[in-house]
Amino acid sequence: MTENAYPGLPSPPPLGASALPPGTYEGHTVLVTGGGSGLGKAIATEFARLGADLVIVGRTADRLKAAQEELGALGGRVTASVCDIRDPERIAEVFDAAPVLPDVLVNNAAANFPVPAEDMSPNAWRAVVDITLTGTWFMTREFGRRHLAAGTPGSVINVGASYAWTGGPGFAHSAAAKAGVKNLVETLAVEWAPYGIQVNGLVPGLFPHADLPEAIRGNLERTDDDKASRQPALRVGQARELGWAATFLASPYARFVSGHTMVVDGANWQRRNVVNAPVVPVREQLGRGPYGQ
Ligand SMILES: CCCCCCCCCCC/C=C/C(=O)SCCNC(=O)CCNC(=O)[C@H](O)C(C)(C)COP(=O)(O)OP(=O)(O)OC[C@H]1O[C@@H](n2cnc3c(N)ncnc32)[C@H](O)[C@@H]1OP(=O)(O)O
Ligand SMILES: NC(=O)C1=CN([C@@H]2O[C@H](COP(=O)(O)OP(=O)(O)OC[C@H]3O[C@@H](n4cnc5c(N)ncnc54)[C@H](OP(=O)(O)O)[C@@H]3O)[C@@H](O)[C@H]2O)C=CC1
Repeated sequence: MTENAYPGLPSPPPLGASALPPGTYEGHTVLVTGGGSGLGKAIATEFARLGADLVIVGRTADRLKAAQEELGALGGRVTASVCDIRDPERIAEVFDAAPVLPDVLVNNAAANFPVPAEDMSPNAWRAVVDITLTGTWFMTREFGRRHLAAGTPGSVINVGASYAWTGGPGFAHSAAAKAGVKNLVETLAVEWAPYGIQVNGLVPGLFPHADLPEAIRGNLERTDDDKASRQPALRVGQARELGWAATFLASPYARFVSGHTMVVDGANWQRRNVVNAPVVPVREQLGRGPYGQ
C-alpha cells in the first residue's frame, strides 16, 4: 500500500475565514503570552481579526515590536510588554500598564527542548518547569485576582500538550509541567466559576513553524522527513486552526464550557497500533551515545 494513498482530514478554510460573527471581540482585550511568535501570534491574529485589542507579552523586545506592527495592521490596539513570566512583580507591572484589564488571558508561552531524562541538569528542569507551569500560574493568579477584585468576568485559556496525559519520553520536564498546567485548568475552573471566570485548556498537536527554537525544529527535521504521513490526519496542524479554537473557547458561545481541555491534533494522541513500531530509546532518537561514555 502506498503511503498517503488516503485523503486524510480535509484542509481548513483559508486564513482570514472565521466561524464567529465579525466583531465578536470588539470592545474586548486579550492578553497573549508569547504572542510575538509562533502559535501565540497565530492565536492573537484570530482574536484581532474579530475586533479584539491585544496585549502581547514575551522576553524579546524586537520580536514583540515586529508582531505589534503586524497585528496592529488588523485594526485593533496592540500593546507589547517585555516580561519574563517567571517574574511575578513584572507581571503585575504589565497588568498595571495595560490600557484596560484584559477580558481574556491566553497562557501560551512555554519552554521546551528534547533531552534524555538522565542527561537533564537541575537548571534545565527548573527553566522548563518555571516557565511552563509556574509562569502560567503567576499570570493566571494576577488575572484572577484583578477580576475578583473588580467583580468582572474573564476567560483563561492554558495552552498545553497531549503528553500531559500520556507522558513524553524525551521531554520529562515539559510533560510534567504540562500535566500541571492541565490540572490547574480543572482546579481553577471550579474555584472561579462562581465569580464568572472560565478556565479552559487548548492542546495543539503537531504544528511545525519557522519560529520554533532550533532544539525542537532541528530534531523534528532530522527525525522525520514526512511528518504528515505519521499523523492519522495525514497532515499537520495549520496555526489558524488553533487560533479558531481559542476564539471559540473565550467567546460568548462557549460560556458554559469551563474546566475543559480541547485537543486540536487530528486524533494523533489517541493513535495506537496493536503491534507497535520497534522501540528506539530516546538517546538514540536524539543521536546520543550510551550514557556516561
Ligand atoms: C525525542 C525526539 C525528538 C523529536 C522532536 C519532536 C518535537 C515535537 C515537540 C512538540 C511539542 C512542543 C512543545 C513546545 O513546547 S514547543 C515551544 C518551545 N519553545 C521554547 O522553548 C521557547 C522558549 N525557550 C527558551 O527560552 C530556552 O529554550 C530555555 C527553555 C532553555 C529557557 O531559556 P533560559 O535563558 O531561561 O535558560 P538557559 O539558556 O539559561 O538554560 C537553562 C538550563 O537549561 C539547559 N538547556 C538549555 N537548552 C538545552 C538543551 N537543548 N538540552 C539540554 N539542556 C538545555 C541549559 O544548559 C541550562 O542548564 P545548565 O545551567 O545546567 O547548563
Ligand atoms: N508547535 C507545536 O507543535 C506545539 C506547541 N505546543 C505549545 O504551544 C505553545 C506555543 O508554542 P510555539 O508557538 O510552538 O513555541 P515558540 O517557541 O514559537 O513560542 C514560545 C513563545 O513563548 C515566549 N516565551 C518563552 N519563554 C517565556 C518567558 N519566560 N516569558 C515570556 N514569554 C516567554 C517566547 O518569546 P521569547 O522567547 O521572546 O520570550 C515565544 O514567543 C506552547 O505552550 C507550546 O508548549 C504544544 C504542542 C505542540
